[in-house]
Amino acid sequence: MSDTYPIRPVTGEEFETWARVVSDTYGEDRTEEDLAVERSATELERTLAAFDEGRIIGGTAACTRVLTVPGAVLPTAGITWVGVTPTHRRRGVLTCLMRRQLTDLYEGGGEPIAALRPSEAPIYGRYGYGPASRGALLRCEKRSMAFLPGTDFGDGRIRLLERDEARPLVEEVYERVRPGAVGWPDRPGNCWDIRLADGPQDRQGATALRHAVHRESGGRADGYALYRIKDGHGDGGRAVQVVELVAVTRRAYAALWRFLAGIDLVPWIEYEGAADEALPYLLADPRAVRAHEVDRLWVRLVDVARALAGRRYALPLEVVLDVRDDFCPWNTGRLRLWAETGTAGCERTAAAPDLRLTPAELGAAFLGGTTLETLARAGRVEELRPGALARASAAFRGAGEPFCPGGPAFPAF
Ligand SMILES: CC(=O)SCCNC(=O)CCNC(=O)[C@H](O)C(C)(C)COP(=O)(O)OP(=O)(O)OC[C@H]1O[C@@H](n2cnc3c(N)ncnc32)[C@H](O)[C@@H]1OP(=O)(O)O
Repeated sequence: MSDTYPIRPVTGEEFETWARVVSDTYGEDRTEEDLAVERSATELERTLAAFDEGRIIGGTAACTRVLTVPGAVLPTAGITWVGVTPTHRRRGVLTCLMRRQLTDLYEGGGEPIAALRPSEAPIYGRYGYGPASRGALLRCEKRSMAFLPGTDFGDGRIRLLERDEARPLVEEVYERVRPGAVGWPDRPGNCWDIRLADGPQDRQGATALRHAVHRESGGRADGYALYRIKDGHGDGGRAVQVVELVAVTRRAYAALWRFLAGIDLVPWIEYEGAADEALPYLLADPRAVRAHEVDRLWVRLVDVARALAGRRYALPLEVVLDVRDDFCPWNTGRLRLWAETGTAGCERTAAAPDLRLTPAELGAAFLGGTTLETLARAGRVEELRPGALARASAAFRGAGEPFCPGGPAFPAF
């Protein structure tokens, strides 16, 4: 297949055509301005294009990122720009692109994990990605949002700032939270330009972006909410559309939600939060927050041994994994994973296996959200030594639900 459709990175001259072919598969048009921003964010040597008779028919790209994982911050290939033109779908082009991308990563000694946010959930499991973090689409009717008596809102202050004034404060707050927040990627290069972009296509009919910054009483910024007001044509009312809310302290978190709930003339709030978002527990009526769960970050262990040794575990652990990886055969074999407080290792072994599974299950459990026990109940993890599953499942589990901030419209990478 890769002979039928040769695959290679694109050159600077080819970037625009490549970007238009891929963005067209999302049903989007790109302006010259969009392409210039995207060009500056794209590492050309990490792009791939598939060609048919010299024409680009599909592509993908990897971004050099780090991701917070349980107990560590791990180099991660952020996978993006995935698309195959409609004239060439279902001929295996994506499969070839994915195989080449993962092989390049492994052989180049690159990041031990890859992560992406799929447009559709059935696409990436076959390539060994597993659903590792979830988001919750929250919708709250503001008149039902009575805060519990005694809620500590602190004595900080919230100010609405212009973008240029808000930006350094927002970036600083994000960076204070990120290293301890599992599932959060770094935002190098022009990621913040994209996050704070406010053109008509970013607004999608809503107002300009508002930047509410919370400062603690000492004056240091410790929280922010980025939001728009969305018109409610036909769907029951106008809404405060929170596109990102980050708080260093619980007081800043509570104060920002009280602020948002207090915006007049807008009866609803919408927000994509974490699967274990604290907001409902601030309220006398937690049902005022209606949640619809969605899968978000999918993780692929490119090099299973390096990846498993790269995170930390909730309990001391000693387990032999029998890994079968049909898509990336270098991972197939038995691995002994051990963990103690603050350290972990993983190496090949000939010992009898305790659990049998594939990288898709390890990817799903990697951030500590999806549990191995849940996957075993679905028949996807086989326990070969009694007791091994419960122990490994508990050790992989994180303190909270992993979350990838940014909301549905913001690319993770
Ligand atoms: C991280 C991101 O960027 S996510 C964005 C992904 N891109 C898009 O959604 C854009 C629109 N879609 C597309 O461009 C294409 O349909 C792609 C990229 C999803 C798939 O490309 P294709 O070249 O058609 O995939 P390919 O032929 O390799 O398919 C491999 C298998 O996946 C299946 N598959 C591919 N896409 C889908 C899908 N959307 N839903 C369900 N199954 C799918 C195929 O049926 C095939 O199954 P089989 O092996 O059992 O026959």
